Amino acid sequence: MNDVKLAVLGGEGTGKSALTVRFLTKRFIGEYASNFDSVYNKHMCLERKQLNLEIYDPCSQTQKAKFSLTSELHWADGFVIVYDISDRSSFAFAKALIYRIRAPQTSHCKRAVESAVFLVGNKRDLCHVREVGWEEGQKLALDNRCQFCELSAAEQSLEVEMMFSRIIRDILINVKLKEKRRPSGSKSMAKLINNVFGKRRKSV
Ligand SMILES: Nc1nc2c(ncn2[C@@H]2O[C@H](COP(=O)(O)OP(=O)(O)OP(=O)(O)O)[C@@H](O)[C@H]2O)c(=O)[nH]1
Repeated sequence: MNDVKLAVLGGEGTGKSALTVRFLTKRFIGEYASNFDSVYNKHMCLERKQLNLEIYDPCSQTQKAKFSLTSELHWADGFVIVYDISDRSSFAFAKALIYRIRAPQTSHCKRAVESAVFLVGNKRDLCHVREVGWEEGQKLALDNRCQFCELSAAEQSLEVEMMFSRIIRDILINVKLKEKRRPSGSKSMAKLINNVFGKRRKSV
């Protein structure tokens, strides 16, 4: 069983809970009690793999107080960064979060620098009052090795599901790559023994 830990971060009122609840229940609930952090658990099957998914949906109030994100950077395997396309300040906040995750000198966490990040422009149904262009979101994502989409948690259940599936798939690919790069304990021990005895045999 693979454990996948996902943190949904972004400015206040951007729709983090709406997206998370839409993914978990397929329903849109207009208002959420959001004065506490939540961690949701979901067992799911993706590409014939059983997963134990944990989604962290922080309360914006507590988030503001600890912008350092240190614990989230160490905890999460991937991040969904949400902004509201009708609110430019939420885009600036999303940008700061991405820089925080990607910058090795500030994140102090190599794992986070390499982790999967999905930038989401939410509230696409409000495009008549749009303040952030699609191209701006796309550029920010491209420049920082993130996936990107615009969607509406209010109106698009399938798109929300696809977005979460894509980031979970990316996380699983990252895990596989790391496993490939790191030789297993028994293999490296065999290599060590081989080196020692190989050298001795040569000198006899
Ligand atoms: N029009 C529209 N409204 C949305 C959408 N998603 C969320 N909302 C609304 O935006 C408001 C904030 O949504 P939340 O899901 O509570 O946002 P949040 O980021 O979790 O909020 P905090 O945790 O308080 O920062 C609510 O009134 C939602 O109904 C969307 O796609 N379209």
